[in-house]
Parts: sequence; C-alpha cells; structure tokens
Amino acid sequence: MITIDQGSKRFGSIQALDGLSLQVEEGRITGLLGLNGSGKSTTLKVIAGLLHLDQGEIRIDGEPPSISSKQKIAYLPEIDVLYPWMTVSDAVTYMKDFYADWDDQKAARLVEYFQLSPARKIRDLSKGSRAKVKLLLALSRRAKYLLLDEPLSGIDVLAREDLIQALVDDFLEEGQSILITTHEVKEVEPILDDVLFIRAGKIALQGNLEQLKAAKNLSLVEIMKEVFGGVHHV
Ligand SMILES: Nc1ncnc2c1ncn2[C@@H]1O[C@H](COP(=O)(O)OP(=O)(O)OP(=O)(O)O)[C@@H](O)[C@H]1O
Repeated sequence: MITIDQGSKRFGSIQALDGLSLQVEEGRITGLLGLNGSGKSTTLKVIAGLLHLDQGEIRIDGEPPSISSKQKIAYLPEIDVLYPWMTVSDAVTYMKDFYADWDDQKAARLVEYFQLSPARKIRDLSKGSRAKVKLLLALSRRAKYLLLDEPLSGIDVLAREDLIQALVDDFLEEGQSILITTHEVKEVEPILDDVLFIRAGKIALQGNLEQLKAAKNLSLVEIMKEVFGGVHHV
C-alpha cells in the first residue's frame, strides 16, 4: 500500500500540496482526479521519489522512499525531455539495462499492439505515438505500482477506450496496482476500482467508486461536479 499522511509541497509562493493524505491499495486501479493545477502530477512525482515533501510522510509498503521502493514503482517517463534523439528500440534497450524487472516479451507485444516502428526516432513521432511509447516503457516493467500521468493525452479519441481496456485485460499483471491521473474521465471510468478527488492540494473525497456511486446515487461525473463545485471540464 502507498500512503501519504499530511503531505505538503510548495513551489515558491504556490502551495501545490496542502496537507494531502491518501491511500493507494494494492492490486487496484485508482484514479487521481482533479482540476488543472490541483496537485495531481506533484503527487505522482512525490510517490515516484522525484520530488520530496516539505512536510508530511510518505510510505511505500510501510517504508519511506528509498532505492528499493523506487524499484517497485514504474512512472510514465518524460521521454520527450529525456531521450528525444533515441529510436523506439534504443529506448527499450535503455530501459531494459536500467530495470531488472523489465519484461522483454511484453515490450515486444506492446510495440506490435501500438504499431510502433522500432527504428523511428522519438522526436520524429506524432504526439499520440510518443504517448504510446511512454505507456510501453511503463507497462513493460513488472513493477508493483504503475504511476500513469495523463497516459491518454495525445491519443485519439477512438483509440482511447480500446487502449485503456487492453491495458487492463492484456498487459496488467496479477497484483499490479495503477495510480492514474486523467482528464479523460469517461474513458477511464470502466477500469477504475477506487477514486481520489484532489482539490487545491488536498484530497476532497476518496473511496471505492461503485460504493460512492451507490451511496450518493450519482454517476462519476455527477460526483465530480458535486466535489468540484459544478465545474464540468476536469
Ligand atoms: N516545478 C514547479 N515549479 C513551480 N510550480 C510548480 C511546479 N510544479 C507544479 N507547480 C505548480 O503546482 C501546482 C500543482 O501542479 P500540478 O502539476 O501538480 O497540477 P495538476 O493537477 O497535475 O495539473 P494539470 O491537470 O494541469 O496537469 C500548480 O499551480 C503548478 O503550477
């Protein structure tokens, strides 16, 4: 389980996380949902160990972030910034050398599923294909926790629902957990077990999605309107 207790993070005058407490359960798919600038990416970066909290505690399976906890976490890499000059195949080799839990067969299946050309340079790919390479690089690790920050961004609307379902049916291993941030709420809803609603750096509501919907007798989008004050576009 991943827990954050009263986590705060400030960037200059901006309080990105403001006493945020959450739990991400094992073997479940959890959606971290919120408006622009509410702290979703910051939360994922804190869990990935790329940012440190100013205050509060984070525990990954009971341990503070460390080299060994980082091995349990696959974070959708910023490939556009990290290695634009690499080909798709170079990026796969690079990740394979870096991570002991790399699954070569799954990487090959994903290259085929996404119809990626291994010899193409990342910087020359379309935005959608770059998004697919990012997903490929995260999903090809047998990491316990997969952190997916806006994985559908740039992927066309027709491909999104198929992709998200394939992700769960064909590429997720038993016991793996996903924490996903997205604005594509309707596309992702069918795969979500749990939801965390984040507002101004705090969790406004969290729980099992089906139980929340039943308790409130509302759809996910209606719950979001309630939590975020009637704002439709999240
Ligand atoms: N490196 C940084 N330096 C300065 N401010 C930052 C930095 N990273 C994030 N912020 C600010 O912290 C706040 C939270 O940002 P964050 O990226 O976590 O939000 P988000 O919920 O992921 O937003 P979006 O949905 O727009 O991607 C925002 O006001 C953002 O401008």
